[in-house]
Amino acid sequence: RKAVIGFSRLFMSSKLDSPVQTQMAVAVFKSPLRGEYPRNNGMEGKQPTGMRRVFVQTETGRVLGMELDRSDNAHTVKRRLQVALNFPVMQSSLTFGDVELKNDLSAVRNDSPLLLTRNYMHRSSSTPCLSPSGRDLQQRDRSGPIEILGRSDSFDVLKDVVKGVVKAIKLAVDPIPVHGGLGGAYYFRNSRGESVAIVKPTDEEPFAPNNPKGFVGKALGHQGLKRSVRVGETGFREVVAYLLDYGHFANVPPTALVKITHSIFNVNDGVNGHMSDKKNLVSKIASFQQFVQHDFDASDYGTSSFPVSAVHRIGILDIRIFNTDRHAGNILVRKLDGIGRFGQVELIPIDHGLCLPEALEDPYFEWIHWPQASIPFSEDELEYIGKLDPIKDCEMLKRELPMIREACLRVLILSTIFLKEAAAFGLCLAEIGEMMSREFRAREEDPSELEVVCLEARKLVVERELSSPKSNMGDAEFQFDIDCEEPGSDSTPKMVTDDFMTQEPFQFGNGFVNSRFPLPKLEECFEEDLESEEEAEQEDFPVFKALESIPSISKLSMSLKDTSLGDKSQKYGKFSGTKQENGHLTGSSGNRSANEQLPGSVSFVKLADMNEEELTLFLEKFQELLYPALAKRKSVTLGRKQIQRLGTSCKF
Ligand SMILES: Nc1ncnc2c1ncn2[C@@H]1O[C@H](COP(=O)(O)OP(=O)(O)OP(=O)(O)O)[C@@H](O)[C@H]1O
Repeated sequence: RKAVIGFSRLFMSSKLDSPVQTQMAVAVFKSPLRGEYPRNNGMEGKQPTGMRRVFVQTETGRVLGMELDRSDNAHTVKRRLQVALNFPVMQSSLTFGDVELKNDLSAVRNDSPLLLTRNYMHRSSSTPCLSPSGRDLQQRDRSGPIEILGRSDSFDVLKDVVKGVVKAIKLAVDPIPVHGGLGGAYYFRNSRGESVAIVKPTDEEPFAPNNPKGFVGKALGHQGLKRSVRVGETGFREVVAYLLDYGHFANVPPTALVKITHSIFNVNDGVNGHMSDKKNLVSKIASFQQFVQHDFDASDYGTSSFPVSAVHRIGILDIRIFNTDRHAGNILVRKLDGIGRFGQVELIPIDHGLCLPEALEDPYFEWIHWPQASIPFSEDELEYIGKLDPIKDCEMLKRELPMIREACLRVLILSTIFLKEAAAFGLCLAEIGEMMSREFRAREEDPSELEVVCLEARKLVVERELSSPKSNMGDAEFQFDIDCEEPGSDSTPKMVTDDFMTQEPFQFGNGFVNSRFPLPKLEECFEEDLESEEEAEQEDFPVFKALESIPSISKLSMSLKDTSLGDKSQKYGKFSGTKQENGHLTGSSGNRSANEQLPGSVSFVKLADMNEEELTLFLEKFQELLYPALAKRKSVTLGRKQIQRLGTSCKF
């Protein structure tokens, strides 16, 4: 039986044959984004042709809505922003997801959020910047109190909720701050005072400038709570989970990205991160999710009563979106009343802000040890999985959330391929989850089985590149390896960076593997502005174990071992103020600065640094190598079952 599903099966709906299918998988990233909305989107009559509305967010979270016309370019937009913000912004960068807007704005879609960041090499993230008074901004921004960003039909169900909330705001029914969690969140109510939506502003996320719970210290766009999820980018991920939950399969509550204005929101005083007492109207970009009545969350309720299908459906979603935060508190439980339904419950998955990391991470799946996860998938579930099409998913996400980063889409493609292959091979949810999860041994992380397959596939890609005639060129890049081997030299790899963007020296292990290939700037850089070289050296670095299996770079990794880069003991030592429970960061009282509290998870596999050709080859090799890995996992499970049977049949 040919158990490896080829791309022809994977992308059946696209009627593609390998290797063209793989090329199509990556071609999705190439299609240009046109800024204007198509004519049939219901926008006719609302905006003149060529006009677009965008929402510019400053690093400190302030938001300004503005109209762009066809003649606008990045320069004219900055000039207008300078006037509106009353602040010099000409040296700042205007970014839109991965794209820095240098001049042409055709990539910018209607209703897009843009980020305005300063271009300084060294700066303190706590320095106030671009913080005009709320009143100034409000006077210049004529958009309504709540504007849904995006035109997908999927958001229609939220329109009445939005209307109800706007009405309540006008009647002075105030939202209620949510006390749990690390980020700022608010229950917005209808005019009867009932909670109807939970709103989480992107600049109030953990470590974001306006976090109301003291977890501050990072600017928007910098590395966040999870290494591969930037501060300010959890909001659109909440929407991703909802948009990908076709047919309401997993029960993700309707969620949209909004621009929302209210005085309840938190604004910290820029210098110390203290909460400001003044309560002005302030606009935020936020996720807006329908409030769902519930009785418990999964940490308070006996999980044995959870329906198998509900657990499977949430698990299938979590695998697809590579959820790194499915702890029990993120599954709400509602008791179903009614005749014949005694004891029955419905599960509602929430909080998807840490899905689709920009590189593979250690996911967290609370359900992994629940008995339901070991029950084979039903026919319906297998059919749903079989129909998943990651190319279409990416196209849809690019259309609805144009700021989404390509790195995230690549993770989506990889995890969807993995899910489809594994389910078709006969693996159950628990086995698939286990293959994605890392093992911790003596406080060190080993790459997951999935990551090992990826590392091997990357190795084959590198070997192919080295053996191709092209490999004799690129001397400049080759120099990189040589430089790193010289004794006493700075072995921290430096990559091409923008003026103010400094490549994180603890960059992903596999980033080095690919040092021969030209690296796209924005995709490569976590825009971490390290305040000083000293601080850079104090950062935690990845375990270079993965590199050692790759002969061409083994020398580099060995030399790194002798430096602080290779000292694993440093990796965890500095996080004494924080502990991770069940993969969930719990805050400690006292010092809550981001630099001390960020957990030091390792990134073994990164996908963003491959060009299209390499990605195509990588995905092909990945699929080839997956089959033996799946077979191995199956045999491990069978072995375990035999031991268990033996254990129960043996009477001592
Ligand atoms: N759609 C929803 N309907 C009802 N209640 C919700 C909804 N979403 C979240 N909540 C409630 O709000 C609380 C905080 O939400 P959530 O966990 O999403 O925020 P968070 O700040 O990201 O939290 P954490 O730091 O724990 O990840 C949840 O524990 C839950 O009780």
